[in-house]
Amino acid sequence: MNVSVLGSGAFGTALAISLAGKGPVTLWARSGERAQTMQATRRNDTRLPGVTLPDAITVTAEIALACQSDELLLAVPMQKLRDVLSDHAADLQGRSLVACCKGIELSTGLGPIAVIEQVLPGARTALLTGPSFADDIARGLPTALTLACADADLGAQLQQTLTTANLRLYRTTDVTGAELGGALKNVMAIACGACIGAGLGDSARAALMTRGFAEMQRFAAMRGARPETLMGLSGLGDLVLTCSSELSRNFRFGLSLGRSESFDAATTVEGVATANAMAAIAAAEGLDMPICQTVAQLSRGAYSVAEALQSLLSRPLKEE
Ligand SMILES: NC(=O)c1ccc[n+]([C@@H]2O[C@H](COP(=O)([O-])OP(=O)(O)OC[C@H]3O[C@@H](n4cnc5c(N)ncnc54)[C@H](O)[C@@H]3O)[C@@H](O)[C@H]2O)c1
Ligand SMILES: O=P(O)(O)OC[C@H](O)CO
Repeated sequence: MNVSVLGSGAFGTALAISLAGKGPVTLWARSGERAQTMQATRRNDTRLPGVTLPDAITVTAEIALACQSDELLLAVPMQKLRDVLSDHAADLQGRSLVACCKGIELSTGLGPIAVIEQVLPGARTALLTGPSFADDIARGLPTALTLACADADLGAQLQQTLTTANLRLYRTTDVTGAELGGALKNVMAIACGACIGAGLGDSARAALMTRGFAEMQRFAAMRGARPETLMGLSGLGDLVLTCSSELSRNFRFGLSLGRSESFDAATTVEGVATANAMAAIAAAEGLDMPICQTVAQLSRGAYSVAEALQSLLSRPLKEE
C-alpha cells in the first residue's frame, strides 16, 4: 500500500514523515520550485523548520505522479480544498481521498467531505482529524487521531494503512461529528486566545472552553452527529489541545486580538472563516451560538475584545 500526501504545508509534511516509516510516500507541492527545493534540501523551512525529510519521501509538483498511489491524503486549508479538487479533478476522479483539513467552507457552509462529494461525485472519502500539532507528529511524539469514514470497511482499511509507530488512529463512521468537532474547536481556540491575550485569566478561559463545548454539542446535534463523537479525540480532545497551547495558530491569532497586535496574514487560521460560516448557519437556523457569533464579530473587527466580553456577560441568566 503506498500513500501520497497532497499539500506540502506543515501538516502534509508531518504526515508524510510519519508515514515514511512504513514505506514510500509521495508529497505533492503545487509549486515546482518548492518541490525541487524540498526534494533537494530534505527540509521544509517555510512551514515546518527543523525536521529532516526521510529518504522514503519523494517531493514532486507532478500531480499525476502523486495520484498513482492507492491512498491520497488532502492536507490543504479548508477554504482552498474546492480549488485543489477542481483544478485536478481528472487525476483525482475515482480515487480514495482522505481529507485532513478542519473547517467549514465559508461560501457554502459545507464540511470537507461534502465538498469532495460535490466536486468529485462517487469519490471514496474519509476524514483524518483530532488533536495533533504538525511539529509533534514530525518529531515522532505519540499522537492519537480519529479516522472518520461512513463506509466501515474502508475506514477499517484506512485505519490500518495510516496508523504508524507513533500515530495511533481510532475509527468512527460518524463523519459529521468528526468534521464539526475539528471545525468548531478552532473557533473556541480563537476565543480562548483573545481571553488570555486580554488578561482575562484562566478561569474565564475554562468558562469559554466549557460553554464553547456546549455550543459544539448543540450544533453537532442539530446536524445529526452522535454525542459520543464530540466527547472523543476529534471534539473534546482537540478542543483541549487547541485552547491551551500557544503552538496553535488559532489560539495565537486570538492572543493577537486580545493584545491588539497584528498577525501574519499568511498564517493558516482556519477558525476565522469557520466562525463566520457557523455564525451565519446558526442565525439562519435560530440556533444559540453566542461564542461563535462573538468570534465572527471579533475576527472581522466589528467588536473590540471589551465589547465581545460585554456581549457574552450581559446575556440572560439561564440553566447550565
Ligand atoms: N499544522 C497543524 O498542526 C495541523 C494539525 C492538524 C490539522 N491541520 C489542518 O491541516 C490543514 C492544512 O494546514 P497546514 O498546517 O498544513 O497549513 P499550512 O499553511 O502549513 O500549509 C497549507 C499548504 O496548502 C497549500 N495550498 C494552499 N492553497 C493551495 C492550492 N490552491 N493548491 C494547492 N496547494 C495549496 C500551501 O501551499 C501550503 O503548502 C488545515 O485545515 C489544518 O487545520 C493542521
Ligand atoms: O495550529 P492550529 O490552531 O491550526 O491547530 C492545529 C491542530 O488543528 C491542532 O489539533
